[in-house]
Amino acid sequence: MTGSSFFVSAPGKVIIFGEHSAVYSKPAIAAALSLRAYLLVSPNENIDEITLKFPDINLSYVWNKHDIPWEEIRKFQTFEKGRPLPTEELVPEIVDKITSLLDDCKSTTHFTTCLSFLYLYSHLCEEDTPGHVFCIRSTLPIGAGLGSSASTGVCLAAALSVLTKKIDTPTVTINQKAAKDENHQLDFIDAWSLMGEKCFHGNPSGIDNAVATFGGAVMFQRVSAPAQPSIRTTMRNFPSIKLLLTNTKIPRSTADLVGGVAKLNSLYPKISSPILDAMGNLASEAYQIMTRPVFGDEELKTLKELVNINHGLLVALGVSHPTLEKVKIIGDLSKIGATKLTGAGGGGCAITLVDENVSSETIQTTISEFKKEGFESFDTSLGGKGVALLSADSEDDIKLFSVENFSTLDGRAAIENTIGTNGTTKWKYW
Ligand SMILES: Nc1ncnc2c1ncn2[C@@H]1O[C@H](COP(=O)(O)OP(=O)(O)OP(=O)(O)O)[C@@H](O)[C@H]1O
Ligand SMILES: C[C@@](O)(CCO)CC(=O)[O-]
Ligand SMILES: [Mg+2]
Repeated sequence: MTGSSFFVSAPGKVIIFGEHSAVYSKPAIAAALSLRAYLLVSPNENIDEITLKFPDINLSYVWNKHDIPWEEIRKFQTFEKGRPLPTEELVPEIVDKITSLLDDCKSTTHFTTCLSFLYLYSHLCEEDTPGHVFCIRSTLPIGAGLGSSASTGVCLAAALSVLTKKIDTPTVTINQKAAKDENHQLDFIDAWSLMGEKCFHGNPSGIDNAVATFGGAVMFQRVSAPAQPSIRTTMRNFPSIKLLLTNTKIPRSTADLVGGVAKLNSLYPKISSPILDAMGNLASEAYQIMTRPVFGDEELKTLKELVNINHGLLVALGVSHPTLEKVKIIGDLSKIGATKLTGAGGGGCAITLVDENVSSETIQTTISEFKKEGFESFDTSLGGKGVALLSADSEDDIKLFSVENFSTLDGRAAIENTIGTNGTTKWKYW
């Protein structure tokens, strides 16, 4: 696909049950969101230059592709049938080489974002790959528990794989996309996006990038034995539960929160182990309920109980935040349903499983109360499609594919209306 511009998009996710315990190989349940990241890849005027324009996080960098230590990196890389193989862990020597290109990074966020990009670029591209401009925009809140890092990593892994023909371009529209269990192209994107997530936060379970790659809803379990793939069970008849998503807007870093739980685990293993076990059992119980042929009042009642228990266990692990507790208190007092934090916690988002019989007025009043606290509630839907590609097929698309236009789109609605995957058959799926 060299020579022409193209877009790649991947969804964010909501973890319904099992954040943090997923890192410790317990089962967890998550679903893709309708909010997504969009990456525009456009040929650079100077083919020696690789340009990153990530306006959502005020990031703008240019590297000369010949400055990447290609030979050093290749020494540590393994290939299978001509395709690079991801490793168990990040290769420290490669991280070290890439870090030498990042002296002028202004913040930890910029450093990890550039590291993630260059790690994927130096493995998936070659020195003679023509330089491109990479511009990402997201309709997801960033660093808020909805998998913005994973959707970014999936977009990058897919785009770089397409650019260098490591995978084929997709041909199937949303209406033709059929669920199938074997998909080597998606497996390749998933495996490399996990390497991107490792750059973002060290020890990811892989659940976020799996959902961003495959879409839909899954029960996911990391396998603790080395070199074993995670277990991903697609939940095809995911019940249509009403979910309210509320962002406290408190910034936090997934890396720090995952690190905090690891510390607790090493200090008090006998206390944290049963908590993590309980979370895993809870996700398994929820799976049984969510996959029953009929999902009625009884099932919703049990699921709400499990949501409340899961939140309590996450509090015990130290990953809540006073503002998340405020969302929970307001939600509980308004009797709209059951609320828990979602994602890494420490701020960011909470989900409320809304009761079927709650009136829309009560929901609106509760949303107004959240607003008074400075929180934002989202209207979004679950079970969205996974990673997708859009290429220019007419003269009209030229303006749409301009980096200048895309990078300056103002806000979520402008991005959705201009390039959104909803209601269009232009996007193609693997
Ligand atoms: N639109 C974007 N542009 C550039 N970088 C992004 C974008 N979205 C996410 N990122 C990267 O992901 C980081 C946030 O990832 P982090 O894992 O901390 O939170 P999250 O993925 O939103 O939440 P969680 O991991 O709990 O689901 C940002 O600091 C940035 O490095
Ligand atoms: C906190 C965590 O469980 C979910 C972050 O969305 C981390 C992970 O599973 O990689
Ligand atoms: Mg993340």
